[in-house]
Amino acid sequence: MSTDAAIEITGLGKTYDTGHVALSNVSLSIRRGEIFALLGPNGAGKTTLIGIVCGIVRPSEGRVIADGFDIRRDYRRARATIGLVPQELATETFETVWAALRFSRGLFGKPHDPAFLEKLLRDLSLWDKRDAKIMTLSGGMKRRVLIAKALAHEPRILFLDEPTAGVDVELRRDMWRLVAGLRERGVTIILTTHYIEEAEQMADRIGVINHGKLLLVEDKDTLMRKLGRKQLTLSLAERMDAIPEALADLPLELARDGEALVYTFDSQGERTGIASLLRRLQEAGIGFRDLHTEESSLEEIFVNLLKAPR
Ligand SMILES: Nc1ncnc2c1ncn2[C@@H]1O[C@H](COP(=O)(O)OP(=O)(O)OP(=O)(O)O)[C@@H](O)[C@H]1O
Repeated sequence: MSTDAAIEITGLGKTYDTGHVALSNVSLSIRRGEIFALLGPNGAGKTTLIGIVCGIVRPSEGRVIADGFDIRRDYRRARATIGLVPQELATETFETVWAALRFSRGLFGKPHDPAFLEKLLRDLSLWDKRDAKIMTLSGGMKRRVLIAKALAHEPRILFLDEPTAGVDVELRRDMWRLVAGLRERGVTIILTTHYIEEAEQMADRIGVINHGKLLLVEDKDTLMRKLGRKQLTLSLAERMDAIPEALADLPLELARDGEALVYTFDSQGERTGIASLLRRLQEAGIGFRDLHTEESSLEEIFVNLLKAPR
């Protein structure tokens, strides 16, 4: 095992009792201190994967090492390094916020540390609610409690399962601030999402999962560059019914009912071909009123990947 891996997953598979194969031969190495986004549509297997790493779901095959500890053979030590912010809210409890945090911390054998818990609660704007019973809190506040609970034992690895689904803007902002702070302290963060925007903004690396298979793992920037295409849209001075023969060899498409020409080019290519495109348009007597370029987003990349045959 490489020493810089926070989590090393090898040949992981999960077949539920129903016979449903939720994960199939997943191998993945999460680097220490990175923010890794696991991107996939509903039912892709993200929660199952997290469940296995956190000891909630039993794998059918494969191995997981968390912070150097095998999650099956050395479960308690492995689990103590991990914080999990789950998707589901199991927070209908009479406990106070403070007691819940204290308990979560103690559960992993960490000594009580009021100063640390106070800081955590303040960071999550929960300090005023410390003596409130969790069940009396609003949905957003309960969500904050879940995050605080996950962090109460100072884990070195944090899982966020769909962290911003149904979350208001303020909490999202607080959460990303917190995540940035954790990352600065060297905490490894793994988040699952089907919001591409989230992965695009936050992650260092992205893994795409679908039908229980890991389709790719790539540095975010490399992924965007490798698969990214740019498009140049030219608004035509005069409507066009078809692309003239003289330009048939170019990657051009007619758009907006013949009022625009769209030229697709490789954004990482040394030569975009735009200069020669413009020259040839001029030679063909085609005028345009306006032009703009657009970079394909991770969203399009993602959609195209999922369209690929299984
Ligand atoms: N306990 C279970 N028994 C049988 N099938 C299950 C069980 N838990 C999950 N599944 C199935 O396994 C597949 C993967 O589910 P999982 O929750 O891991 O997906 P996900 O990527 O987290 O999706 P979502 O974004 O909707 O949470 C789904 O088809 C789901 O129906």
